[in-house]
Formats: sequence, structure tokens, C-alpha cells
Amino acid sequence: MAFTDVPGARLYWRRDGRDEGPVLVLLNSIGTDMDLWDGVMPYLRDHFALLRIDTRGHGGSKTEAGDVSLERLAADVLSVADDAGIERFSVAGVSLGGMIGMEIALRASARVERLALICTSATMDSASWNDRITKVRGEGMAAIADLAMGRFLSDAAEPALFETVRRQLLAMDAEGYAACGAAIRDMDLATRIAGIACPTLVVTGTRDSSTPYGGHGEHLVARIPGAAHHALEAAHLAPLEAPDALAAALLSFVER
Ligand SMILES: O=C(O)CC1=CCC(=O)O1
Repeated sequence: MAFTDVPGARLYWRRDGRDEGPVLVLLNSIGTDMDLWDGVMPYLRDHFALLRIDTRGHGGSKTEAGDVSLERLAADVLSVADDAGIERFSVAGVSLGGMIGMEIALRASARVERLALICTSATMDSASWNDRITKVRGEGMAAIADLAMGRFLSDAAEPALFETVRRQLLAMDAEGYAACGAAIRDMDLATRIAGIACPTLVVTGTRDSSTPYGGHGEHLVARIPGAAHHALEAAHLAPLEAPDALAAALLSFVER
């Protein structure tokens, strides 16, 4: 187990896979932790040095109360990479993790080799995120659990998987969810992403109701220079619904 202290937070991270070779940093959606990647790990561990980080306020990472910005979350990842002795890396980020990946690619372009943006967006409805933040801070995680679960997984997901994700969501720190929700609410990536200079793959889920291709993925593909697109049969949490297909897409993109 390894931890990195940053302003306002203690971050939990772990390395898996190869000791040497290309580094792939795996980042999560809001409301999930690094276990999100467990089903994908067997496909990736022989190919990459893998770094997983629990976003502040999620999983094993603690945060102080209060809103955070995407810039702060990007700086968190860079601090962990520094601590782990990693200079250059590729990023595969799901949803909030993809937003953080875009912010890193814009602010620390020299460090990012490739960017895989999975079920994510450069813009989400800020009023509805503000509502979620207010609910979570006032009433706890149960107040948004049904909404979040309806967006995370589709009817194709196994009931046991649905229960596991829901249990984790309900158990998480409401302030961690609210703090990171503020980063989603306040993000300003929509036009800035035209400045992303690294090879980028946009992965969308055909069953994703939160960040579908129409209005989200297509915007990323249109704005990020040279971005490629790959569609998976999955809902928002693609690493859970389509681990093998996602791993295949990542392998062919990052190892290219
Ligand atoms: O809409 C949701 O709850 C799903 C989601 C949006 C950003 C993120 O990280 O997850």
C-alpha cells in the first residue's frame, strides 16, 4: 500500500503489472474506486506498468471537506506519479477519470504519451450536478444512489454486480463525492480540449445514458485533434460491463 500526501488530501495508490515498460495510469469515475479496474487487470498486467489511484474522497483516499477543481485533481495524479518515480505515462480514465486525464494532458502535455477517454465528456449539466452535490451534502449518499446507479450500469449487468456497486456507492464518503462533483460541475474543458496534443482514443458505451456518443463522445472526437473513436457494448462503467472488449481497445491503442 502506498500513500501520497497532497494539499487537503491523502491519496491511496498501487502499482501492478510490469516493473518496467510503458506506464498506464488508470483513473475512475466519481463514486467508484480502483476496484473498478479489477476485471480489466488480467488483460493488461503483462503489457504495462500499471498505476491505479483512488481519487480524493474515494476508496482509500481521504479528503478535507470542500469543493475541489479538476485542476486540483490533475495535480493529485501528477503528485502520485512523482512519488512513484514516473515521468511519462499514458492515461485511461473513465468518466471523471477521463476529465482528469484531459486536464493533465492540457497542463502537463510533456508527461502524457496517450490518452484513452472512456465514457466521459468535456461538459456536463452543471445545474443537475449542483443539485446532486446539495443532496449528498444534506442527506447523504442514499439521496442520489438510485440516480447514479441508473446511469452507471444497464439492465444487462448481473444483479450481483449491481448490488456490489450500489453497496460501495452507499458506503462512500458523501463529502468525497460532493467535492469531486464540484470538479465536474465547474469544469471548463469544452473548448480547451482543442489544445490536447497527444494521440487520443475516445471510447463510448452504446448503453451509456450519462455520457453517450451523441452530445458527449462526438464532441470529444470533433474537438480533440486526430482523436479516434471506438464504441463498446456497455453502459457508463464500461470496465465492469465489457472488461475484455475495453482491454482489447486499450491494448491496440496504447501499444500502437
Ligand atoms: O452521471 C453519473 O452519475 C455518471 C458519472 C458522471 C461523471 C462520472 O464520473 O460518473
